[in-house]
Amino acid sequence: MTPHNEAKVGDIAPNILLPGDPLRAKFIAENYLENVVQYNTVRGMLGFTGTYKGVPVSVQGTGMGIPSISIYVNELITTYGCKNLIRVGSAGAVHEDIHVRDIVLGTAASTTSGVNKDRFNGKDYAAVADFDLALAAHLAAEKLGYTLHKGPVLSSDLFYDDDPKFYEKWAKYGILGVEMEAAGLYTLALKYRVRALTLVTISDHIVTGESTTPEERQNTFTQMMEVALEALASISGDSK
Ligand SMILES: O=P(O)(O)O[C@H]1O[C@H](CO)[C@@H](O)[C@H]1O
Ligand SMILES: O=c1cc[nH]c(=O)[nH]1
Repeated sequence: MTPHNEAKVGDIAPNILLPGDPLRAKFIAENYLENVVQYNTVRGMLGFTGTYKGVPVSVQGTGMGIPSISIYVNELITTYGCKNLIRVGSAGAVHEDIHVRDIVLGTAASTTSGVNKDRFNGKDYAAVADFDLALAAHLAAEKLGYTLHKGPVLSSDLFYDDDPKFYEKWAKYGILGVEMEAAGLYTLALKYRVRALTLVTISDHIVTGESTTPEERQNTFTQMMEVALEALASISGDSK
């Protein structure tokens, strides 16, 4: 048990999916896992364990932003022994050739957050995805016939930025999408020598204004979920 998770050690699988939205966690558990047990309700941040194609898999909501995901990921790794962690999130697109409902694999995460500035005394830190987990997702997507855009994302602290053009320089420097957690996840995974990856489905387009409904963000994005589950199943039993 931790301050934020009532699971007992052993209740959570080494392979875990991490949506920001706890109701997306419920959707994944109900639609993709077998023999599901709900292990957490603390703060409504639902967590479930079941099996996917016979492989134990958990799915845990993380909330929004780096401070929130950092709490859950710290506890998942250090108390519960999670080894392969895939965030399955939503993001805003900043390039016209990336569209709503496309999937982005975040190879690295820049951030506007102060978290790593604090940690590294104002110096920059390169928060990157795990190569083996990224390769597993790439191969899973190929097998399923789904397209993944691969490149860096921006983990922003602001969902509502005062500057409507804030994304322009990030886009110019190669950022594919804006979300709010990947840099926190990657930093902690690198610290604790476990694997982490972020997959995001584009929920809205920051340039064109195209968007999805809250219901779609909770219950669809199924291609991303399938890629993540297949990647975990293929890498299961193998850890750093
Ligand atoms: O859909 P999730 O996984 O929560 O991800 C995105 O959506 C939230 C903002 O609406 C932030 O958490 C952002 O990263
Ligand atoms: O963090 C997010 C998620 C979706 N869309 C955005 O613009 N930002």
